[in-house]
Amino acid sequence: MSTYDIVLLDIEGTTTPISFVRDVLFPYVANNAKAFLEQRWEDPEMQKHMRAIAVQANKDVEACIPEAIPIALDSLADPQSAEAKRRVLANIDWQMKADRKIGALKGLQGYMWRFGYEAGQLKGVMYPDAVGAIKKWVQNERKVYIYSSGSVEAQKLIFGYSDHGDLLRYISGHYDTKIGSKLESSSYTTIAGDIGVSPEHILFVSDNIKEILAADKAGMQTMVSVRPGNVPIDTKYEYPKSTNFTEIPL
Ligand SMILES: CSCCC(=O)C(=O)COP(=O)(O)O
Ligand SMILES: [Mg+2]
Repeated sequence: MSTYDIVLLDIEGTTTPISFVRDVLFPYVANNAKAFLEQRWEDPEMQKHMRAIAVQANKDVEACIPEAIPIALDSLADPQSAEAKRRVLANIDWQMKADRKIGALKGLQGYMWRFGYEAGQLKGVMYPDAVGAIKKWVQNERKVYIYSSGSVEAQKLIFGYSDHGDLLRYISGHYDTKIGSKLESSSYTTIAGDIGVSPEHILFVSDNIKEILAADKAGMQTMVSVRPGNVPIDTKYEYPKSTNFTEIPL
């Protein structure tokens, strides 16, 4: 591995156990979605997220995705529309069950988690060695950025309300799928351009081999995160792997 100036980190399966996302964050949304719709239907931010869900749902219907349920955009303006609420809830439900990494769903999740973190019901779980490595990188003048399918808001919450305190001061910037899919090499090229370095000066760490392949294609250095509960990586891939980030050479 060559030296690098920038570290670009995935979250789920990398800085944070998959179990926290699956067993705590996602159930928070599933269990509270109905109450959020009832209580916050007219909140402009909630309306923005529901419109995004509706636009995506209508695209999914056009793309003949079998689970997709159309949502008329003007039905969202009516706070009494039980049918619109039922359709939004059904869309959230199937997308969550499929763990879709779709911007509209991720935006709504981040918005809902904000209330959970602010109320002290949620605390972001970090692997201690990931926190140690992030601090060490920053002390050694490396910059740390995040690239996750979770929305930028969700990323700031998990680091800001972490079980290791507020870690946001260690993070130089955040990217979500607004910049592009994590499976496309062009997204990594765009991120490198946005940071202002060439891709080979960036080390990207992720649990997802398809993301590693895309970042590698863009010319980034890569490290596969191997954590309990992560999807095992086929042995045919010879990328460097790490089970403990304090071992990653500076
Ligand atoms: C940002 S915390 C929420 C995690 C999440 O919703 C998610 O999809 C994580 O995906 P990642 O790209 O970090 O594996
Ligand atoms: Mg991940």
